[in-house]
Amino acid sequence: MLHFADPEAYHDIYNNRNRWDKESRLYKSFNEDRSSFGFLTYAEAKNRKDVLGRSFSQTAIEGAEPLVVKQTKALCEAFERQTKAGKSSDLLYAFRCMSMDVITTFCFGKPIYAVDAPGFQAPIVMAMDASLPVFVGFKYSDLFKNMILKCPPKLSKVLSPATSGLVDLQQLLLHQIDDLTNDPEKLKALPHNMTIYHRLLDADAYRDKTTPSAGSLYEEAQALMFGGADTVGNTLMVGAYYLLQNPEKQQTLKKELLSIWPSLNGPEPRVRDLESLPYLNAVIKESLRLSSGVISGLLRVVPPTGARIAGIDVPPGVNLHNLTEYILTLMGSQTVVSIGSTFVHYNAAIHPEPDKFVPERWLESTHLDDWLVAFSRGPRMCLGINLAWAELRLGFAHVYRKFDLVPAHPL
Ligand code: HEM
Repeated sequence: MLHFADPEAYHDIYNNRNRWDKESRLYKSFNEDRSSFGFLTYAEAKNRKDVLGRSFSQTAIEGAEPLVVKQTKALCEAFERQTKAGKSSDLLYAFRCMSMDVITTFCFGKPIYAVDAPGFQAPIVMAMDASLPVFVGFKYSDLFKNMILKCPPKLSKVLSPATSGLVDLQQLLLHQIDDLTNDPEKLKALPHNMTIYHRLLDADAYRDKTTPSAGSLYEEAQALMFGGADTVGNTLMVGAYYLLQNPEKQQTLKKELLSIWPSLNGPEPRVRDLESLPYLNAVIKESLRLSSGVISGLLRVVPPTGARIAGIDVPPGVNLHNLTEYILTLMGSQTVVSIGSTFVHYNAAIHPEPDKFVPERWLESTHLDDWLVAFSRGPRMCLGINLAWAELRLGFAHVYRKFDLVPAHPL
């Protein structure tokens, strides 16, 4: 297993020419094997992403904008209630509640109103946090994984009360999927027709006219929940942290927002209007850079032809002159490669003074975008990038236009 530090390696590993498999031990540990995220091979992932990708296209997300606006406003109303009650708000959980509300409403047609939970301590968001350490165990022991996953929900809630919010949402999704696969007519009863099920249960959308099994749909729903909620929430929180530390940058952002949204009683800007605000977009890019998206290496298997990465020839896992390695080949050994996004985002040659929050760096150079890799690159890059950008633009715009944030405690 090779981990690279040279940023050039990022584009050598993750690019549209490469159709490399994801590495199995890491990716199987999430138990989402039959989802766009969990499929190991390019072909399986493409098959699914060709269908599901239409739910997340630029046009689809424009259509979903009113839903995202509604959740963003619900967050601002919750902030107002906290302020009126003389309470501070925990921004990490507040933003995660909002992004979770977007996913459950848009993807599943099942709003859960997480932002309305007292102190933003929504059971699902707290439970997702509490459930994360278990995945490390899943990576190294199938026995442990099966034991936990096959545990009846009631018992699992007794054994691990901290994760019961997750069990509840999983049960809700399982029942929904069961209902919809048994009777697709029930799709019509969902509050809108943009859910992932409208797309995934349409047999005509597939080359072989076969829709995914209920198990695969459930794993897809899980993948979207885990992939789409924390990531957006964390980026909003990291941005807030730095804007609180740099009040003058918060004011620059507000001034720009005021220029297109002078009165809160007047017309609200659409996402399309926000796309043209240079400072807002620079703040978002800088927040994505510093939060880095997924920070661990995204493991890929070097193909049988080998690869050249950051100027180094990397063989596909074997050196036939070496007996031990030859035996390992017979056992299916592989060369696995990766580079974590932080090695790009915190590289001082690309981003001078990388630990500093400097949105201005994105205004000075457009080629810098090549070195923003929070959503990864290539055929396995983020499926939800358009939704994420819409949430980030609306989230930053509404929050900083409506409020002047100050830290409740010294930062
Ligand atoms: C700031 C927000 C986000 C960031 C930084 C982010 C980042 C990433 C990254 C780095 C990957 C590659 C993972 C890998 O190679 O294993 C990825 C994949 C993925 N993301 Fe996102 N993501 C974000 C938001 C979202 C949203 C909102 C959704 C959908 C609701 C989503 C759905 C997915 C899916 C389905 C994949 C798997 C794609 C594949 O394996 O081919 N993400 N994301």
